[in-house]
Amino acid sequence: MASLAFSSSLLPDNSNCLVFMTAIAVPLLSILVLLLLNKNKNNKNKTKALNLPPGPSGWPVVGNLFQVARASKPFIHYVRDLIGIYGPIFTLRMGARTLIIVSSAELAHEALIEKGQMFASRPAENPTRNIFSCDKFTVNSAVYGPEWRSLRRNMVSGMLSNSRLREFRGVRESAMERFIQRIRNEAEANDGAVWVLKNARFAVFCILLSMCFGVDLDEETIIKIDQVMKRVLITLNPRMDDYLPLLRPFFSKQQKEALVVRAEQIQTLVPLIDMRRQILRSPSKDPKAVSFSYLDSLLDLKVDGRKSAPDDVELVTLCSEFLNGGTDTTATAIEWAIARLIENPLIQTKLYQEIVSAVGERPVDEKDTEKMVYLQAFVKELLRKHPPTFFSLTHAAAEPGAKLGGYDIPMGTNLEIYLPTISEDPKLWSNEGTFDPERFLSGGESADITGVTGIKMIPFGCGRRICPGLGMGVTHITLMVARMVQEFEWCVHPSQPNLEFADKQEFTVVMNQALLAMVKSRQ
Ligand code: HEM
Repeated sequence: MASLAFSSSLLPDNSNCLVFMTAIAVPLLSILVLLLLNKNKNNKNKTKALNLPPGPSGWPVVGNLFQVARASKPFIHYVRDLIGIYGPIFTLRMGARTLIIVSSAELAHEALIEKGQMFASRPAENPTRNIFSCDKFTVNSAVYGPEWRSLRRNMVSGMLSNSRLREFRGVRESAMERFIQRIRNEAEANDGAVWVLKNARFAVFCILLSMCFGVDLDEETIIKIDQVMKRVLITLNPRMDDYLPLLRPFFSKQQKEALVVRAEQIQTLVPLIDMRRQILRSPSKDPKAVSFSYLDSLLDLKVDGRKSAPDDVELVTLCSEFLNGGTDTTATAIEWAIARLIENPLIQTKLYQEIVSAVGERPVDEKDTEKMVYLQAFVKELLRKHPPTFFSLTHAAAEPGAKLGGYDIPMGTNLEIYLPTISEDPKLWSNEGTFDPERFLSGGESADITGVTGIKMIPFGCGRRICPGLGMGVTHITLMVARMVQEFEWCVHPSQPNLEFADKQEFTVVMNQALLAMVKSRQ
């Protein structure tokens, strides 16, 4: 899906949609509609018996594509309108794809917990995504089965378990030092002004690179790798032919470009894999290299149902998944966090006081943050009010005959869980629209972020496919917020006097206007 960088489905980005629709697609599609009316009639007969959730009526063949393209608002906002009309479960037909969108805690619970096994799979990928995922050989895209289980088990025990996470404390601490220094340098060069998302993104990317490849890289190389990874994400954005495969011949140029980007990704990451292999052969070669990396766990990995360990191209894919999963999601949360601190100086002061009374002058570390109740409440409220992605990754029924909310969910349809309506449901939350960390403090509200004891907010999804990076994501967000507040006072920049909390969909749901903040050093 478009919302999470590495995801498997195809949620649209309407701006591309609209340009394409008006320029080429309308005349072309009119012909196709006529040609395919007959075929569609047959399909309709086949699906007549199905009791699908309600939804806007669409055209033959293209379904609701025109409505979505002409909605003149981002898909994440258009969906909210449709929820108002059709309720917590509805159907959208996007050409050849059928999307079923679920937006309430009850239905999310039914899909992901009660019928967790039934809806634990992923739908088919488009050809571009198949290239980048090595035919669904990643944790996030694999269909529910032995291959997924092997890959996921390895990612969790190999890298994301609490004990592994602790081993990388040193990496995070030195990354935090560099992060703070970068902010200081940028502020000094720009009269105190700092771009928040860009800096947070870079800091997280550095940590993940080090955890992933276990090699020490200079800044220039990191920037180059980051640029390639961004090009990959852009290439994975859904295209019109993903919904209307008949249009594929018109997209051969884009398909060739995708292959070029894939080759570039392989050329960029394979040298890092080779570097790590050399370090493992003779550890004294790079004294700065960490003792363990995610890549190490993949090199000889036995995957159920496969005869051999992943080859280099598959390693590139699996490592890219690791980098993509945790970078934009975490950095997005940091941008919203700083915006909320600028908007609420009192919250910022409370955070600062908690840090100072816990650690005094020395840099706050992640062990300290575990005891900081106000900081924990702030991070939880942040993820409630600003889930970094509005949709979980796309789920799909693993078997025929699946039902949800009493409706049929045929195999092959995309089951999308819309997250913000859950964490802002007035039936579940008091003053749901207000940003207020205090709600989680003693005697106030509570929420299990994993969804195990009940669903009220699930920014990491829940059930079998819950984000395996939950612990790492929360650790990174908490530590970064703590360090940023300890070192600097964050204030409004004169060019953005009226901080707006409008959002837009990029790889994640970021601030509509990228946040430029003023910092004052506290030292
Ligand atoms: C704030 C940070 C993060 C957020 C908000 C987030 C959110 C999510 C969400 C909503 C899902 C979809 C769950 C579902 O399909 O129901 C997911 C899946 C996933 N995430 Fe994260 N994530 C974050 C950090 C990370 C990190 C740090 C990593 C790894 C380095 C990671 C790796 C993954 C993977 C591999 C999956 C697919 C799981 C599967 O299909 O079994 N994420 N994440």
